[in-house]
Amino acid sequence: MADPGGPELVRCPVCSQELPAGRINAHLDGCLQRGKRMRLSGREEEEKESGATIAFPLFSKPKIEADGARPSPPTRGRGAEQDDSQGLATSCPQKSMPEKLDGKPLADKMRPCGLGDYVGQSKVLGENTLLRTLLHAHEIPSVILWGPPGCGKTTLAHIIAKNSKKNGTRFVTLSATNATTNDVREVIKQAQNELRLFKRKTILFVDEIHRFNKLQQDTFLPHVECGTVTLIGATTENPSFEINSALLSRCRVIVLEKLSVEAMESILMRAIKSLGIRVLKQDAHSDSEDGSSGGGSRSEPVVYIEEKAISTLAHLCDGDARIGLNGLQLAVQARLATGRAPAGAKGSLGNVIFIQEEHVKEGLQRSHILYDRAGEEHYNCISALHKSMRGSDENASLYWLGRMLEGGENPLYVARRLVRFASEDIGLADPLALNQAVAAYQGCHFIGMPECEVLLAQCVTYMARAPKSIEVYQAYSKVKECLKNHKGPLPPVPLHLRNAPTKLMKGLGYGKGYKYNPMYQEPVQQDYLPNELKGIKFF
Ligand SMILES: Nc1ncnc2c1ncn2[C@@H]1O[C@H](COP(=O)(O)OP(=O)(O)OP(=O)(O)O)[C@@H](O)[C@H]1O
Ligand SMILES: [Zn+2]
Repeated sequence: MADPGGPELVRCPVCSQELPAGRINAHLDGCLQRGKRMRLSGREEEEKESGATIAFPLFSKPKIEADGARPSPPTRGRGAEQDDSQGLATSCPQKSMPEKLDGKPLADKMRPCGLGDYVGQSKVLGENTLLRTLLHAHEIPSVILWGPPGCGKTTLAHIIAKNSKKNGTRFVTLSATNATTNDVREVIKQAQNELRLFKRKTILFVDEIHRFNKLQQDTFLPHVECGTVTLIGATTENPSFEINSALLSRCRVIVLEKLSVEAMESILMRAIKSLGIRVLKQDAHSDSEDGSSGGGSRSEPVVYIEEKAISTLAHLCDGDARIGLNGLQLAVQARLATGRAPAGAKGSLGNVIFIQEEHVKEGLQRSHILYDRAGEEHYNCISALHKSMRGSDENASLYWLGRMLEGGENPLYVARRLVRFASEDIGLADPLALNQAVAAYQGCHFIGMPECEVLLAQCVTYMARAPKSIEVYQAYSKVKECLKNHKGPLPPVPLHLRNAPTKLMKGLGYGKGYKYNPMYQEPVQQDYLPNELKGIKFF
């Protein structure tokens, strides 16, 4: 967000004092506390996207707009760090590199403000796509953004909101992980007031919308329908399973894809440039010509990053830009702390720092156990977990669970596997295992990470300790085999086993000769399989 001219002055909506944009939020907090104004629980401020409001002047919070007789003045972020984001996105030569890396995570500072810097997702945002057309027309329908972590859902929501600035639209953020039904009601109430009194529309961004329960989803349903709020929901889970169908039918689902390696490289390059890091080409041992403006003052180190390191990072972060950018940040910070090259190394001065592939890997490992959620590792680890439980090794089972969860695996993915395991490997040896697994799945669904980790740990331990039986699993496999190998048309259902709800069917002999078991004292002699299969055994 380039800011032409001097510091922007904004008016406090509470006391009408004019202040530099950077200070408005700190001021407002004090001002509002004194006045005890209508204030949402403040939860949205703690949500994962703590920097959500940073680079976007229009992202005023509901508490601010509660006062506004006019469209709220632009408000900026909440902390001193917000200046970083402003500076960083436009490259900030007067700041030293450690200063640029300080404060908020690099991923937040690099959040694109406009479509220009938004990388990838061309299927939904390319020329002539619906979303692009609507953006041009400043007409935003309610949408659900569905995509893997770190692919740009939140960012896109912000861009959409920014785009609606022209109509003075408000943008309110809730995170379904911690917002209550009351928070939702509050937002709706304010939206209704704004619409009635000032003709201002409200965009409500709900992060992780699949975490909202039915009641919460129902709360905003009618208001989405009548247009009081435009809903932008973000979810990593398949909306058809996780979102109430009435709500789903009122929203367009936009599917975002995991970022490609190329897309990741360009996101990383943008960060590298804005940090003033120079790229060291593979072949030539000289810095690239891509215009990075390295270290400012003489005492400041000049930082180089190998091309190879960038591509490794782009490969390892599994399409998650947050992991990629924060991995880069850690690598740079670690090298700044320890990595001054000895004078003369690679023909350089002592004040030069090289970031190589191994440093990047270290950086990633620290922020994120190397774990590829979609590829090899994902399947290897779940398989190791399954086999350890099957082998009743509780230690190993718990270890593999930890590897996955700490690596960022979706807890519901693990929980689904446990449900399957409870039946496939434990079965009737302990039918309660299935209850345990389904309960664990539900629990994970309600509370999400990190709280749900202990549920999974409990369930995994239960599964490992439980007696095992594959009796049912095997029997059912035989049934499938039997059906698959059957030659010719499948035998008809014996007439006596058919239900005869109509006269016609009765006339056709349906149900004829059927012996209703409760009517008999003795065990009933009766065939339940087609004649052709008489005597077949699956158990
Ligand atoms: N398509 C993109 N183009 C440029 N930068 C991106 C893109 N996607 C993500 N980023 C970067 O990654 C950071 C995290 O992205 P964002 O918060 O939008 O992901 P998300 O899909 O909402 O993830 P989550 O599901 O984990 O909340 C952003 O702050 C931004 O710096
Ligand atoms: Zn004030």
